[in-house]
Amino acid sequence: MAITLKTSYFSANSPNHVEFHEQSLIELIENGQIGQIIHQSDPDYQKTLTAAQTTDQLITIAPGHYLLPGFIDLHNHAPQWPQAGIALDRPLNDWLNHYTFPLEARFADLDYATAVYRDLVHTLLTNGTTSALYFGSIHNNANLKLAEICAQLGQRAFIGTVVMDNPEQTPANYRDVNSATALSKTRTFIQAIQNQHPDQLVQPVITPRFIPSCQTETLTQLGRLAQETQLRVQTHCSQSTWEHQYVLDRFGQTDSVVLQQFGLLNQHAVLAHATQLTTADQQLIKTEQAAIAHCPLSNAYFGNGVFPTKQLLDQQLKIGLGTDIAGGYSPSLYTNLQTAVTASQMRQDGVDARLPADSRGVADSRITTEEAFYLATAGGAASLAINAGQIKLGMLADFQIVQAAPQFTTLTPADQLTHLLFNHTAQQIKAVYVNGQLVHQKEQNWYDNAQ
Ligand SMILES: Nc1nc2[nH]cnc2c(=O)[nH]1
Repeated sequence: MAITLKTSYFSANSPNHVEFHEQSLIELIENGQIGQIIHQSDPDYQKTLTAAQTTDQLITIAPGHYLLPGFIDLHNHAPQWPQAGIALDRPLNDWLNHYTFPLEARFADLDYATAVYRDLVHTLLTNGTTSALYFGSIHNNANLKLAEICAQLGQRAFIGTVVMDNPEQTPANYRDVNSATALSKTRTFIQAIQNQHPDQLVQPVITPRFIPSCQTETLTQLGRLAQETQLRVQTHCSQSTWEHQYVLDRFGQTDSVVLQQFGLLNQHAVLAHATQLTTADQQLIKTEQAAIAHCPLSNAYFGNGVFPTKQLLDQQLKIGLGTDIAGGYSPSLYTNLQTAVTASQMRQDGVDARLPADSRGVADSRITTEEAFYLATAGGAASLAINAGQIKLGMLADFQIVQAAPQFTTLTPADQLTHLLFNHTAQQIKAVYVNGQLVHQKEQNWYDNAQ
């Protein structure tokens, strides 16, 4: 039987518009979607409330608690969870070779993978992340284990078996043998995910790690596979000075152009970082309707530049937020959306106070709290083309219920949203729903059916 939540909620319909409604009735129907939303001003409000009360299916969210859409992590390397925060002072290629690839190589051990992945998926859910786009490791068995754990714990997940076979950019003990094995491994993985998760809570993603780690033949074959299957693609794109230059030296073109030539830049693609895009790249990404996973924490360490979030949002590119575990140290999209706002302010103001104030930064770069909230919710959903990220009729019922601070009620709704998003820890996330199912609850005092 359908459940009805009685709750106040925030939901971003667009980067500039966040809706706030008090004490609305939100019906969760059996297919995991929002069946109806009745606001207090609706003539049917009292009738719907009484009906929900009499069928005993009403959950009244306790005072001081709010419903938000679940957050969508658009870029996360699951096997890197054990090294979150470690060696971020090293340059990207150094960090990959000396820390990341040796760690990922350990995921040949399924027991190790199981322990790490259980902890990661649980941690993300407790941080309000209801959907995640994951890079796995190169090992299908470990990646299938990640999929199994996401399904068991109830997280919506998009998972790629990582392809990396370029002997010049990958270590001998952690690379795919050649293009043919990389391709057959990817096909096997796709098939296994589709067989094992027919409800599509978990879906496969074609995942060339990034251009430097893939041989040209491999990029060609994965591009063909992407065209053939129309599956999602994820990769890193123009992510640092070194990486951007590497691709220019090897192909004489930028990452975006090269990805497009291989058939890997399309409306199903999610490109991580993209701090080094040229204006022409930005236009190409928009034309091809690819999405960008903005990873503000990670970019602060490896990006060699601040992503122009505001400029690209204004041009209506598809953009969401990624934690980039472990280039970013925090599993929380709260921390990442706070950092997105802070980074955008620094892009606007500039960093070297010895320069004249009006030539230090890039004008009109600051994003608002609403825009950051949009990125973590509806922006991520648009990037993945999923029917989630908003509290709206027909959307998937992926939610988080958060407790506000006591002084909260004296604030305006806009300030309440900022306060909620900027003064937050996982402690305040009391319950999480995916597909209309309760998948995490911290304690039981977030609802109060006595009311
Ligand atoms: N941040 C980050 N960037 C990458 N570029 C290629 N691989 C990686 C990775 O694992 N993390």
